[in-house]
Amino acid sequence: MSQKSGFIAIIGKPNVGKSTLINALVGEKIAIVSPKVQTTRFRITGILNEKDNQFVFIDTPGMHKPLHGLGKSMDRSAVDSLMDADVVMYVVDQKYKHSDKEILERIKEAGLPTVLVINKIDELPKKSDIDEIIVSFIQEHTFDEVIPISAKNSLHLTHLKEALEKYLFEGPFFYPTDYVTDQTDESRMSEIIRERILYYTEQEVPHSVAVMLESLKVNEELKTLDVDALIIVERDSQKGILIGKQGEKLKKIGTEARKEINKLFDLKIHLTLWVKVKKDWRNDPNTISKYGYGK
Ligand SMILES: Nc1nc2c(ncn2[C@@H]2O[C@H](COP(=O)(O)OP(=O)(O)OP(=O)(O)O)[C@@H](O)[C@H]2O)c(=O)[nH]1
Repeated sequence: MSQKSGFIAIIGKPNVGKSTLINALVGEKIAIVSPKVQTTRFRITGILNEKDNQFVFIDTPGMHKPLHGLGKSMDRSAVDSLMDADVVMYVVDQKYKHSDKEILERIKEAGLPTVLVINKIDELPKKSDIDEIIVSFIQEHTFDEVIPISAKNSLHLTHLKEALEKYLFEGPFFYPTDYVTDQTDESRMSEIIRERILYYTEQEVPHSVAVMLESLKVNEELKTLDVDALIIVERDSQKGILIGKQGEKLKKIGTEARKEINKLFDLKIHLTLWVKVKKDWRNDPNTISKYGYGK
């Protein structure tokens, strides 16, 4: 049999479970997940090789009305992913709302086959609740396929992959078969640190944070990788919140991030976190791209 591959854009509003879905499909943590909206800031590719198929999933920031420069760059990144895609998964977790209209129109303009993915069905008490969501969407838009799933419980993912397989193209694979993502290890590490920050902070702090790795050095003596990471916040008060009483919170974030990174990369790291204030960085295009969130 000949090889087939394709790019699949994962589009949806914030918090519908796009990152959870890409992780479940690829079988490894590619994208960080949190209960906070707008966790994903840039496009992330997750690669799944199965039989003669290579699925290249593109996770995108949730589409929303941008309020600042970083938000605009996140929205652009979702739209751009449509240009590269062969097929789109439109992920939802509730009935059609007027706010879906604009996103679906952009997808329609791209002229791509579209699969409506109803996520979080584990949360719905009755089967008729799923039907109601489906009906609300198909009344408004024509989809090529409709698949209800639970990304969290890996429910119906085989069915979803079978549906997507139809839209792959014959030809050589885009990535070597041992690749799971096109992100650098550095980017994955800083994202894991950001994920821990999202868990331990509230309100505006999670959205005001950027993480950058300052240095990575192999310690030959201890056989560890020494990593220094810089956490950037917008205000002094946020710095205080992040550090916590006697440095407790920052310590917790550091310990948990280190454990996660150790698991993912199968190496021992020694992680040191630093916190710096850079006022209003989310509105400064240079800073946005310096921290890896621009194009
Ligand atoms: N019950 C349930 N919760 C889910 C499911 N999939 C995702 N979630 C939860 O929904 C929340 C958001 O998940 P994410 O994967 O970060 O959502 P996202 O769409 O990538 O979010 P943004 O990055 O904000 O665009 C998390 O708390 C997940 O655990 C699911 O199938 N069932």
